[in-house]
Amino acid sequence: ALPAYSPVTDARLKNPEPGNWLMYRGNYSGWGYSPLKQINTGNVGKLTLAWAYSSGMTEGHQAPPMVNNGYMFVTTPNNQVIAFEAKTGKELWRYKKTIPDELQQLHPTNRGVALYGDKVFLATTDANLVALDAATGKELWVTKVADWKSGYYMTLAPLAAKGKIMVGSSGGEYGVRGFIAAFDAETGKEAWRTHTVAGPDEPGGDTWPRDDSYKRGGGSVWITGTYDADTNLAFWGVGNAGPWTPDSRPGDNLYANSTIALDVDTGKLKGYHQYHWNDGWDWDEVSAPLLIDIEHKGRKVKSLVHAGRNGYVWMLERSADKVGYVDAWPFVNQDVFKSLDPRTGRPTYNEGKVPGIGKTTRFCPSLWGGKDWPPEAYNPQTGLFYIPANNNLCSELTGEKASYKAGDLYIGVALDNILTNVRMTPESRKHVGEVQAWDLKTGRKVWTHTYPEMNWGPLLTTGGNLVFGGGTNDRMFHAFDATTGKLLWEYPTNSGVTGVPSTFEIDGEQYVAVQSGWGVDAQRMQGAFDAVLDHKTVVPQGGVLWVFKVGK
Ligand SMILES: O=C(O)c1cc(C(=O)O)c2c(n1)C(=O)C(=O)c1cc(C(=O)O)[nH]c1-2
Ligand SMILES: [Ca+2]
Repeated sequence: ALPAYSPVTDARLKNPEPGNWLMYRGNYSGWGYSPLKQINTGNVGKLTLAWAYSSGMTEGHQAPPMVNNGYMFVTTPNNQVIAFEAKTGKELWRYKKTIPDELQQLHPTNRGVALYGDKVFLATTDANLVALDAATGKELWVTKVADWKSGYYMTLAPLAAKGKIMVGSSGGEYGVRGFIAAFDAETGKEAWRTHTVAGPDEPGGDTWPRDDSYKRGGGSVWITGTYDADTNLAFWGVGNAGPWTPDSRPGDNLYANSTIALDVDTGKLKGYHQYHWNDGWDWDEVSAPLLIDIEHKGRKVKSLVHAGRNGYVWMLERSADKVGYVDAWPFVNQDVFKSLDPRTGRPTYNEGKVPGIGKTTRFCPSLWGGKDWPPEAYNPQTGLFYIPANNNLCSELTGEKASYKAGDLYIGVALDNILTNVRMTPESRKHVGEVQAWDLKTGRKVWTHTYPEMNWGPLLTTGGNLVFGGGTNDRMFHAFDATTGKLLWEYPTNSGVTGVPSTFEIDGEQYVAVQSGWGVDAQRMQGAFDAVLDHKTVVPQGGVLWVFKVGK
């Protein structure tokens, strides 16, 4: 039988027990790392099924199974949370928030719950934040975060710290004005809200035209932030500015395509770094940077590391009141940046590579970037930083004038064009998807595993010297040697794996868990590929949660 539910405290979140998976990436630093090593390079080949569960949903299953002392929580598309006894797979409860029928879900997915106290928190596609009782699934409160009728929707797992539940909103393709907001975990009352698009009277406001553009400027936030408890700063990645055509909003457009550092008590902006200015490629830089304290090229750095959708690895430096630039280098073929300012990291752009209204522009990487949302991972034992990348791929976009109507797409590129945007290079016909391992001390790549087509696989790395990840259109879930990149094990699941994997331990046994369920932009990229390559790849739909352990 299950023990009574153990409340998730700040102390536990700061220092998570190895046997549990209490948040989106396992720790506040965003590593996607577990020190567990019972499953290791020696026995991973014997990994077998412990139990599986069919979610009853189609579309993109992306959330990690979160585990707290025997209880497991997972979300699926359509705003559903399911709780299990993690050892047996017995369903404890199921919650589904009903959303209005008229709500078009552009990205019908959910990236997981936050656990805090005795509650479970869900951000919904109708832009509400919901608190549930962890033991029973009972709805405790629902707070409206933003108006879905104006294009706001939420897909991210919330971030919990110091009595607050923090979320951002999607809608970069609907003319929203992005923000991060914090809510009291007990009551659901809003504590603060900080816009990611600077207003006219705010610092950075002069990087937008002197009209209403900032009100529809995008800067959505749809991936969970990371957190430094020492400085009480949360680090968030901010998405693309809108509409996509950059000449419709001349200026740098702060804080789109940036990392911002916010004080968790007040929401005050304490620092930022904009990866690229006046974005025209839909390169949302929403993945929060990983907190890694490391020696880089002979210098000790309290770093923030981010594998950009813009195709560069960025190393920044964090302190209590500043985010500074350290170093950057490309991890995929990138033809847009001509050079980076060695002091600030600010890129200059190649002529002919900047999209605009009435222009057709070809650029690499594609609009999905060198890496879209699937998270990177960092293993402190190997010292390696792992990136799920898409290399060699390019896009061709034709810009047009966008007109704003609340709740409608506001992109400035025709939908047809987006669905057929992919341009294959000779290299991309050989391979696109990669899992890369980088030595952050030197900035050198240590190994690469290649896949024929795309990689949409979030990564998990462990003390057993392993890297796990799916992401391929052949339904496989893979395990690699974390040091060498050798493929050690793979398993054919029901569908394509775009779920964030997690690992945990119960009664002395280690498990690895992941959801399989292809959809959202992995499927759209496949469609764009198929259109160009003149073939049709069928990846079956339907979500299944897979839980593995080493067989006896
Ligand atoms: O600008 C936005 O608000 C926004 C939101 C989302 C989302 O919430 O999933 C995606 C994107 N943009 C996006 O550009 C993108 O490539 C993307 C891929 C996916 C996915 O789930 O596979 N979501 C999103
Ligand atoms: Ca976007």
